[in-house]
Formats: sequence, structure tokens, C-alpha cells
Amino acid sequence: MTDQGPRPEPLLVRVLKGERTAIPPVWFMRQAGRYLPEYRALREEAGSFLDLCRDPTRACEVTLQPVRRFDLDAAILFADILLIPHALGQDLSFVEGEGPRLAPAMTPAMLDAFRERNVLESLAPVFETVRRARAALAPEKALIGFAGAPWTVATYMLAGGPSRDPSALRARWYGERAFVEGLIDLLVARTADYLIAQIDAGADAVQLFDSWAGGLPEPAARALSVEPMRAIAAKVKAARPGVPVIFFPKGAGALLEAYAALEECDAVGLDTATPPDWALRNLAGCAVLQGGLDPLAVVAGGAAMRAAARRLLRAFAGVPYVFNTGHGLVPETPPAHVAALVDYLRSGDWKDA
Ligand SMILES: Cc1c2[nH]c(c1CCC(=O)O)Cc1[nH]c(c(CCC(=O)O)c1C)Cc1[nH]c(c(CCC(=O)O)c1C)Cc1[nH]c(c(C)c1CCC(=O)O)C2
Repeated sequence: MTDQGPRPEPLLVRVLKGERTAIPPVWFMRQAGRYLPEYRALREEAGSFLDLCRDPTRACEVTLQPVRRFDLDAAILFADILLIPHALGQDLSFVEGEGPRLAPAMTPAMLDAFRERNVLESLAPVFETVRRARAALAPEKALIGFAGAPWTVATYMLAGGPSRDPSALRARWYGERAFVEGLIDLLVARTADYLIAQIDAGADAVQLFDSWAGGLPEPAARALSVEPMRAIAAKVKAARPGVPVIFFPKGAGALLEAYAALEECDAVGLDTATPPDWALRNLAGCAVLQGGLDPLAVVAGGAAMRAAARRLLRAFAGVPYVFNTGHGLVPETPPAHVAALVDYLRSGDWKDA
């Protein structure tokens, strides 16, 4: 085989490293999934959601589906943040209409057994999905790897059943601090290894999802979210320099400044509640900005969707920005609205007064 030299950097990676572009790169959280008929068809074939995540042929196909349909700038690996607790030894199931269940609920006695588990071995199908997806994607498209941040993953592990508000579990940090911190430390170590293995398999950038970062009082937020995410990114960067790390601490509010200021944080994901002007003033000098669009505006479509997109695109026109939603696309999203949104972004019409 002839040496074709290094692959050119995908647009998304260039922007995550600080390049500003006239038209921002675009991808969406939960861009693969239930709103797409081609996903639902494969999902039915695969059996359980967990089986689908661990089937490299089908998981690769699901990873590529939204990029094919909408010509997005990036694919995100199709997997789930709860594959780590599953690999550590908890049973994972998805209760229809309720959400994920990890059982049995985590206890201090389980921590020692979990430390012995070789998670990378049982996550091997995920790395195979990454390899196949990278090989199938055009060179200018980025492949994003991801993991849950320790606090969000820990809340699911501690709940042991579907919970609408896992953040209520922060009481455990006050009452059982050594146990909770022991669990967080274990997750920091395993999550860093997991992301490094995704990068080795072909991921061009990685995102840490801290979906339950909101509502933590400052000392707890720093101990349970900011510092564990920093520690993971530091390990990833020491092992694989140059691969951008995106932090998405949903609901972090004014504390977003603490994440953005970290040397290890290349980009921060904005949730739907973050005011664009505030983000521009307080975050843009430290980190690349991503997201912010209300996924419900994409459900609505039309002029309302364009106005919501325009507001963000104009606010962030002078800084490196990755266009995305402020949380995952919801199952009610009409795929035609996603296509119209990408067209609107690429048309540049939002620049006109
Ligand atoms: C908290 C969390 C989870 N998973 C994830 C998070 C963090 C982001 C967030 O806050 O949404 C992250 C995730 N989950 C999934 C992806 C794949 C990539 C993508 O963004 O397209 C990613 C990045 C697939 C999925 N993960 C899940 C689905 C739906 C599964 C199905 O087909 O039934 C998909 C496509 C299941 C899942 N997985 C999880 C929940 C709460 C659920 C149930 C939610 C629901 O039922 O809507 C845990």
C-alpha cells in the first residue's frame, strides 16, 4: 500500500482547536436514534438496545445514518454512557417508557469487585464500531467518541433503577463521602482508559456528558464534576496529545466558567438555558463554544426554528463555534426539520439583517 500521508484534519477538529469559520461545523447530540425511521428498523432487528450497542455492524450503520441523511460534519459513535457500569459488572436494561435501569444498586461492598474488572475487554465491540465507522467516513468528516462524566454515571449506578432526578443522590456525597469519592475515582480511571481506546480506534475528538451536573452546590460541583472531568481530560491529553476534549456539564450555569477555564477543556457545550451573550463574554475567551439550540425548536421547525438558530449563529459569528443543540434531539423530531436546519446553516442566510 502506498503511503498517502496523514489525513487532513476534519473541519470540526480544526474549529475545536480554535479556528473560526464563516459557516460553523454542525452535528447534533442524539443525532442517531428513535426519530429516524432507518434507526427504528435496525433497532427492531437487533433485539435489545444493549445488543445493538454491542453489535459493531449495526452500531456502525446507526453511527453513519444521520451523516448520510443530513451531510453533517461529524458522526458520534453510537453507544451509551451506561456501557461502563455494565462493563464494571452491573446489569443494564431499558424499561420501556421509564428509562435505563442498572441493578443491583451500587454499594460500598461492590466497589472492590468492580476495581478488578477488565472493562476494556468487555468494551471491545465498541472499539470495533469506532474502527469501522472511521474507515467508512469521508476524511473531512469527524468521528466523535464519548463517555459519561463520572458524576452522571455514578448517579445511575447509585440509583439502581430508573430515576427522573438522579441529582437527588447528591445527599450521598454529604453522608457517605468516602464511598462516593471512591466510586468517582474508579470512574475517572476507567473512563480515561475507555476514551484513549476510542481514540486509538479512530475517534478524532471526544465529548464528556455530565447530564446531571446541574443543581450541585459549588463545593460538590467542583469535587464531583469539574475535577473528575478535568482529571479524565488530563489523562487523555497526556496519552494522546492533540485530540480535542469537549466538556458538556448540562445545567452548570455560572459554573461553566470553571470548566471553560481549565487548560484541559478545549470546548464547552452550552445547554438551552445558557444566555449566548453571557457565554460570549465569560467563556469564549477560554474555550470553543458548542451548541445551545433548543431541540424543541427543531421539533417546531419553520420560522421559529430559523429564528432560534439565527440568534446563536449571529451571537457567535466572531468566535470559533460548533453548531449543535443544547441537549439531545427528541424522538418527536421530524427528520425533514433537521435537513431544513442544516440547509439554513449552510446557506448563510442568517447573516442577512
Ligand atoms: C444520560 C445519558 C444516557 N445516554 C447518554 C446520556 C448523556 C446525554 C443525555 O443526557 O441525553 C448519551 C448517549 N446515548 C446515546 C448516544 C449515541 C450517540 C448520539 O448522540 O446520537 C449518546 C451520546 C444513544 C441512546 N441511548 C438511549 C437511546 C434510546 C434507546 C432506544 O432505542 O430505545 C439512544 C438512541 C437510551 C438511554 N440512555 C440513557 C438514557 C437516559 C436513555 C433513555 C432515554 C430515552 O429512553 O429517551 C443514558
